[in-house]
Amino acid sequence: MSPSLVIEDLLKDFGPVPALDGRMVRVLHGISLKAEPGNVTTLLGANGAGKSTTLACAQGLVPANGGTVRLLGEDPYGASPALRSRVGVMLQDGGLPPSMRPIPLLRHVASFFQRPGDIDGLIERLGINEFATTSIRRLSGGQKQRVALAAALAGNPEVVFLDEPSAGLDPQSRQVVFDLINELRDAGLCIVLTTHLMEDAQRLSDYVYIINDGHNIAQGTVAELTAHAATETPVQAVTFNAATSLVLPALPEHLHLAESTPGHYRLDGVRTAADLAALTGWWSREDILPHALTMQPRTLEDVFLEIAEKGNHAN
Ligand SMILES: Nc1ncnc2c1ncn2[C@@H]1O[C@H](COP(=O)(O)OP(=O)(O)OP(=O)(O)O)[C@@H](O)[C@H]1O
Repeated sequence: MSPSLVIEDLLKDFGPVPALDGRMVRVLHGISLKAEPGNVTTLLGANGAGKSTTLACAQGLVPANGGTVRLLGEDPYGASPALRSRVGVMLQDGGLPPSMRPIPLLRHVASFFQRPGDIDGLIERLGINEFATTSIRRLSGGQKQRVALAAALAGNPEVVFLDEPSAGLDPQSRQVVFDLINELRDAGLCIVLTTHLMEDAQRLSDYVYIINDGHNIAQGTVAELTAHAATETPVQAVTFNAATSLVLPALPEHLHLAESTPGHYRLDGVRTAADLAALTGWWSREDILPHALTMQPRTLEDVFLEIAEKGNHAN
């Protein structure tokens, strides 16, 4: 199946910026990505990384300054209404008319489409009945998010862009939104979302692009990104009791042993199978049994922080 969205070497400039003597400022420096139908593709990055700008170009809201964007085979900037009707967009700030009430708004949005989605189903599913008589202006952040998501889906889109879909949601609503996103994916929609929340990215994504300062810095499935050699799996600090002033064996340099209180030891930096082999041999000779030794699978957060740290050292 061909990708619904293909972005290649995307450049985006903003400006002129008065604080920079009227110069333009480049915020996307060659972003490339693909998003397939039946997949959740996530743009993950810190605040200001360029996620929303990438989405704005992908949706055709702003023109690119270089590179190419193809959404369902067309350039989305200035695209035909036919293309727009196949795409749903949930913006970060909602973009909803403040004086309307949620249900008339959703019915109104659905009326623009030839093949609208199941509005009643979405209202029920997203608990919008609970605040049906409140105008958009007075809704809480999480309630607005739910209406914005329903509005994005009102036209039964093939591609849906979700900018920070779980922002402001309580745990229950978050679960409802996650379940809905999973169902839409299973129904074959191409879902492109942005988040700076590692946990959301880890739970939802089929494929993740990590973006930093307008550059692609890593990409892969969650499994690929987190499956670096098991040797990089961090192990939590190991503690054990032993005789005071234990004579330490020659441990690898990156292991740090400290006697925190007399007879109580703490070992940091255990990472590799070889570390464990060195330690267990020593423990066996000294008849030491650690209190606990826990292997932590790498999370996207570990990957992200490592990459960001490497980037900082490189600068
Ligand atoms: N209209 C604009 N004019 C000037 N600079 C802009 C404009 N829009 C965005 N930027 C800048 O572009 C950079 C990327 O912003 P963008 O909103 O794409 O980041 P983001 O990754 O979505 O961040 P967040 O997670 O905070 O939403 C930021 O430095 C931002 O200040």
